[in-house]
Amino acid sequence: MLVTLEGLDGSGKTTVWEALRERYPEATFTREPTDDSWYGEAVYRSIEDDDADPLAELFLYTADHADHLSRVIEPALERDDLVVSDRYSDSRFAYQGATLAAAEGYDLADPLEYVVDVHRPFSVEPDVTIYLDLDPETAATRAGTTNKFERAEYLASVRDNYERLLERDPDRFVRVDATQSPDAVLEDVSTALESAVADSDSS
Ligand SMILES: Nc1ncnc2c1ncn2[C@@H]1O[C@H](COP(=O)(O)OP(=O)(O)OP(=O)(O)O)[C@@H](O)[C@H]1O
Ligand SMILES: Cc1cn([C@H]2C[C@H](O)[C@@H](COP(=O)(O)O)O2)c(=O)[nH]c1=O
Repeated sequence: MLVTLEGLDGSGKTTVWEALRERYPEATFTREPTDDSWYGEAVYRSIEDDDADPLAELFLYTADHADHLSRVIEPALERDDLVVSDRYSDSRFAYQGATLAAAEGYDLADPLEYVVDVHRPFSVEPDVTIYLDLDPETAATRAGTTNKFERAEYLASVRDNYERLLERDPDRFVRVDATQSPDAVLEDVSTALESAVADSDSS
């Protein structure tokens, strides 16, 4: 079963992911951008480049995703592992959808749908996506505003895109209030995860 953690920068995904890793030692824990491939390295270079071309950046992230799928995710799912990924394709739909919407020179009717369509032929949809919901101002403050994505104004449009994704796929997403204390967030995430695992065991 593939479970993904999504949310704005600073929403607490990595904090939760690290705690879950201790609770589920048998599971496969992974992340995007990847931190063990040259594709991931290229993505991190692009994150630090304020002038990166938006379309080139989308395809760097997507290349990293394709490699992540074939190298990590699909083999783990074939072994029937529980797979927990800190960010996955919804990050691209929300973030690169927002970046392309703000960019000049692209004639895209709906940038979010464009990014979804790029993934459709090859990607694997998560079984459950836990969305850590946080306002953009708190998210930017927690994240430290260290790169171009960690700015409240940009994160507001990313959050709008996440809302669209939740609306179009309510059965896949579980919303967790990320303004709560770290312990309360972890509790809600654990409840959602346990129920997803129980459902998948009984089906
Ligand atoms: N529920 C919480 N309440 C307050 N602070 C939190 C909470 N969860 C995490 N933090 C703090 O917020 C900061 C960002 O947390 P974390 O790295 O887990 O977020 P993230 O969603 O993984 O961010 P990014 O996407 O930027 O990597 C850290 O300093 C962390 O200690
Ligand atoms: C996977 C992915 C990530 N991003 C952005 C979101 C963050 O600002 C950075 C790095 O992610 P991290 O969780 O903070 O390490 O990249 C993105 O724009 N699109 C994506 O697909």
